[in-house]
Amino acid sequence: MLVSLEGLDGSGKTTVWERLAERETYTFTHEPTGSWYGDAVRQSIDTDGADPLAELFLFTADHADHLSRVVKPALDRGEVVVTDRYSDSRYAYQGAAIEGLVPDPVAYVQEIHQPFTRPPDLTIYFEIDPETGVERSGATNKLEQQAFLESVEANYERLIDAEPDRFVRVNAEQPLDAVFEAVASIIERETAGQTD
Ligand SMILES: Nc1ncnc2c1ncn2[C@@H]1O[C@H](COP(=O)(O)OP(=O)(O)O)[C@@H](O)[C@H]1O
Ligand SMILES: Cc1cn([C@H]2C[C@H](O)[C@@H](COP(=O)(O)OP(=O)(O)O)O2)c(=O)[nH]c1=O
Repeated sequence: MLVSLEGLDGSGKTTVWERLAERETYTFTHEPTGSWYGDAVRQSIDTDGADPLAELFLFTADHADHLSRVVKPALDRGEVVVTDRYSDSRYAYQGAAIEGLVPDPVAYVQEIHQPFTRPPDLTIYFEIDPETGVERSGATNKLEQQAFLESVEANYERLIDAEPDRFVRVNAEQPLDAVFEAVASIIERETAGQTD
């Protein structure tokens, strides 16, 4: 079973993911990954003026490698995989970043993935106000600015509207312990009795 954690920067995904890894025996992974593809992605997002379409394809290359090297083999072994960000991050973030360059950016990014990706079985959406996200994350790169995060949030809402059964919302403005327990219990409930 494949579980993704999604939300705006500063919503607490990574903190919760790290705490889950201390307590649970799931397979933990993330995007951007630690591979050289992930290094290329991080180099691009730290570059002001980097071409947004080029950046989309770097993120997508990192995803393709992550899928074939880590995610699919773990799922084939029957493991529960918990990933800090996954394909919805591309639909929401690059959907916002390439606005104006193609007619329907979110649909375009989804179409690029559709033939090869493996959608999550469950996606936990860490819901947070963009302003709080910017405050928490400290806006260290161009993807963490408030106006941009408002577009990203609108894209996430569109994705949730399209697939309400896949997404579970968690109020990420609560104290960390409450967010963590909510996420842990959702995953426990959804994975009970499942092996893939
Ligand atoms: N529920 C919470 N309440 C207050 N601060 C939080 C909460 N969750 C995370 N933080 C803090 O916000 C910052 C960003 O958290 P992080 O887990 O890196 O978010 P993300 O991975 O979603 O960008 C960190 O300093 C973290 O300690
Ligand atoms: C995976 C992914 C991340 N991002 C963005 C979100 C973050 O601003 C940045 C780095 O991701 P990440 O290191 O996961 O940041 P965070 O701690 O907020 O989870 O890259 C995309 O724009 N598209 C993507 O496909």
